[in-house]
Amino acid sequence: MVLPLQDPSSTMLIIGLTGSIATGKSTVSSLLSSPPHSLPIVDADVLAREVVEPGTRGYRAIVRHFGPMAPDLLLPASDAMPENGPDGKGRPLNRAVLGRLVFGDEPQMQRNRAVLSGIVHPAVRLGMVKMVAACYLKGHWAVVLDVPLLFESRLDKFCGVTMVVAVTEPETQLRRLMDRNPDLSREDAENRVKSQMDVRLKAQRCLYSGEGKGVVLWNDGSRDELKERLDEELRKLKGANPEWWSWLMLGCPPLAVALATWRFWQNVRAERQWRETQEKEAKA
Ligand SMILES: CC(C)(COP(=O)(O)OP(=O)(O)OC[C@H]1O[C@@H](n2cnc3c(N)ncnc32)[C@H](O)[C@@H]1O)[C@@H](O)C(=O)NCCC(=O)NCCS
Ligand SMILES: Nc1ncnc2c1ncn2[C@@H]1O[C@H](COP(=O)(O)OP(=O)(O)OP(=O)(O)O)[C@@H](O)[C@H]1O
Repeated sequence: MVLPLQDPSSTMLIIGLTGSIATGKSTVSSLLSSPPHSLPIVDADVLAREVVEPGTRGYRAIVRHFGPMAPDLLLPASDAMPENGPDGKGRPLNRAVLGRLVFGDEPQMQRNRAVLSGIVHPAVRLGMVKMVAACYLKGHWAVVLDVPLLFESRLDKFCGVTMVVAVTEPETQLRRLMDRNPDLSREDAENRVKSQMDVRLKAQRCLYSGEGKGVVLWNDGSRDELKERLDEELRKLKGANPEWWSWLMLGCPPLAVALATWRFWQNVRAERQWRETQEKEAKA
């Protein structure tokens, strides 16, 4: 009988995948979405782009707030780009310009980042809930939430497992970022790194969740090494969360809700303890 081995708090397993900029989340996410894992991915960066497309409420709020600070906030009009945008809803945002307003550790940048997050994040969360519900209804045993700011936006509370992709050397992160985005100067790249919680701290936070609930994938080596480590972790997770369990939960929604609530509460407690530990360490 497999039931006693089953983690009793699991319904459909929500794997919260995070890291910091250019530490390898997308690399892991594409491995998870490909065979043999073939897991559905909910990508916060993709949703964050969709909710600020011309014509959306997010787009209008951004133009209203940031437009007066940056005359070049929208892509320039040209032969290929009509004044009112390709579909008459306005020209798309110039993401590099907006990035320069929000990435950095100066107080003004931090304020701008908070405003942008306040516009984008609620819409992203709504999109995520819809996609996760669709995965649940399809009977998937697990779904991956690929969220760069998983801990910062406290979405980790909704996850059965958090997975952090991290590197030990800040220089590795910076080099990979500049290789991938050659348009960024070293200063731009450093500002982007500084705008996020340190990935080593995210790794500590992840491990704090305890055995089987927090997985850190160190990505200092080759892509093959990363894949091997990921495959091994997935084997363990799948063993603890078999597919039949998801179908059982789908057949009994009240039980699924009760178990999800219990898991949520466990995560809230773990998060509170983590914050208290951090505060004590900061005072010491
Ligand atoms: C500022 C924007 C326009 C820059 O766009 P750009 O195409 O240059 O970068 P992209 O969106 O691909 O983001 C790259 C990485 O930057 C990091 N990042 C993005 N937004 C933030 C933020 N508010 N705080 C810290 N890091 C962030 C993430 O690691 C992300 O993966 C864009 O990042 C944005 O709209 N950010 C706000 C929305 C957000 O918080 N997205 C993160 C997931 S919800
Ligand atoms: N083990 C590795 N060895 C060498 N290069 C790698 C390795 N892992 C990832 N990379 C490269 O580093 C860059 C950043 O990786 P990736 O895009 O997966 O990071 P990310 O965490 O998703 O970044 P972002 O937060 O900006 O979306 C990519 O160009 C990727 O191909």
